[in-house]
Amino acid sequence: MPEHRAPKDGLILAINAGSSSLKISLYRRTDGHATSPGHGAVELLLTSSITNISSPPASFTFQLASHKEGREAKKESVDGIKDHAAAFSYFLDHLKNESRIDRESIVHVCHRVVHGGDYYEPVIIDSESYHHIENLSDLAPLHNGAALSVMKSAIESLPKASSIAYFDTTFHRSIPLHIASYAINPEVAHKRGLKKYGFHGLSYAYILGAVGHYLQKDTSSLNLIIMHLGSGASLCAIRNGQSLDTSMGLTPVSGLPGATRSGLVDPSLIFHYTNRAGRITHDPHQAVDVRVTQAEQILNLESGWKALTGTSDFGEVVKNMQEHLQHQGATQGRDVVDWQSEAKWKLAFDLFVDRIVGFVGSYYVRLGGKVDALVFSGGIGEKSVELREAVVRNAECLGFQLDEAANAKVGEQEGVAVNAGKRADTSRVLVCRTDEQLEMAKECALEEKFWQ
Ligand SMILES: Nc1ncnc2c1ncn2[C@@H]1O[C@H](COP(=O)(O)OP(=O)(O)O)[C@@H](O)[C@H]1O
Ligand SMILES: CC(=O)OP(=O)(O)O
Ligand SMILES: [Mg+2]
Repeated sequence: MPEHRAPKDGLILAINAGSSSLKISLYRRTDGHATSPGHGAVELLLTSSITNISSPPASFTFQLASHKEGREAKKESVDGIKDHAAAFSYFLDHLKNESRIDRESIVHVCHRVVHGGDYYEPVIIDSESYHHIENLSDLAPLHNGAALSVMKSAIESLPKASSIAYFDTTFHRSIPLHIASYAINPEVAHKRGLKKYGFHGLSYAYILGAVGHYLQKDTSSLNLIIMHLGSGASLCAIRNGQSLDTSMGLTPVSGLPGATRSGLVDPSLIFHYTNRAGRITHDPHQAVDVRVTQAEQILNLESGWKALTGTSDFGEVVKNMQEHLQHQGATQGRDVVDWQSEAKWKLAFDLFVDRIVGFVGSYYVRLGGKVDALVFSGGIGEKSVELREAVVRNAECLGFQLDEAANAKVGEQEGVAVNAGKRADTSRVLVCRTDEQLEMAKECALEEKFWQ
């Protein structure tokens, strides 16, 4: 940590290294009277994102908060960005050219780190914490290495700022032992840390706060089923404001399928898929030299929508499915839907809905049927009218009801949490625009020890 005192109104750069994207926001710490709703302790100065990092060309956006109403975000397609470190340096160049913000006034850089292992508190990056995160890279092969490469670059390019890691796993610390444990030899499990950790925790923490605010309820009394559906997708059952269960496990590959991830499969499937499952492979797409086996490569990078349809963009899956509606039902009675067949779009869509609904049912029971809201979030959850409709229709027997008009207009509505359901009393259906960067920045701004 740099030796100087952090000015109370210093700048916080918050960086979210997702599996296929880098999302960055810059904030100023305030005295608690922020101008934008939901921000509290910080004021937003700018946002930027680099998406499609793993399937170039990447797409770059940059928007100053002061220009939000007056000017469209700058958007461009960039060929050269192939990893998260390159994406971050592209952002830094833009910061210099496109804004009057002095890099030197950045006091803290918050990094979303997906796997924290047994680290549960945010930690300033030094050689010990860096190596702790590095040692966990094998357990989050699409994430920790990418976050570390950005940290390295931040430490070099912003030497006056301290880098602080915020962990996805922290939020799930409350999962009871019998839910977090796998039915394997407990000694091996303990020695090797083999248990359910759960991820997307910064997102769930943010959504919990935002939904509490929207429903005007204390978060400690909220029961929610939240879906974070993006390139990586998971659900979380929240009981009395705490994570009770979540669909990802030891690693982010478990639970729901994702852009390139298989989600839950029979654990022995992989040995029937390939007889080289245990061999180490070196994936050229990895940001740092992460050791992954062929098995991990297949399940993390060669599965999901990409494997089923050829695209890792779920928006494309939905669009194509609608264009080929005549193939509806074509998957029934068939053993194989080959990727050249137009029926593949509907297969991918239906498969995703099926897995989501399976978890919703399970979590509804776990919460004893007392659910304040079913909440959609993440790129797919926030943008896909069709996916929300399909999930809610399948969950009608649990009391959830869609308001078609409200669902169709979610994108036009202001606010962090938005209604998409019919029932205004219990079992609401909401959409929440999640913001992991803001969650980190708020936590950072409120942590006095970082500002002394
Ligand atoms: N209109 C849309 N309909 C369905 N899915 C969409 C739409 N727009 C974007 N998406 C999906 O959202 C994903 C990005 O979600 P996001 O949560 O931002 O990703 P990440 O996991 O990288 O943080 C895209 O890969 C795409 O699959
Ligand atoms: C944990 C995880 O899968 O994150 P993301 O969706 O950002 O890739
Ligand atoms: Mg994400």
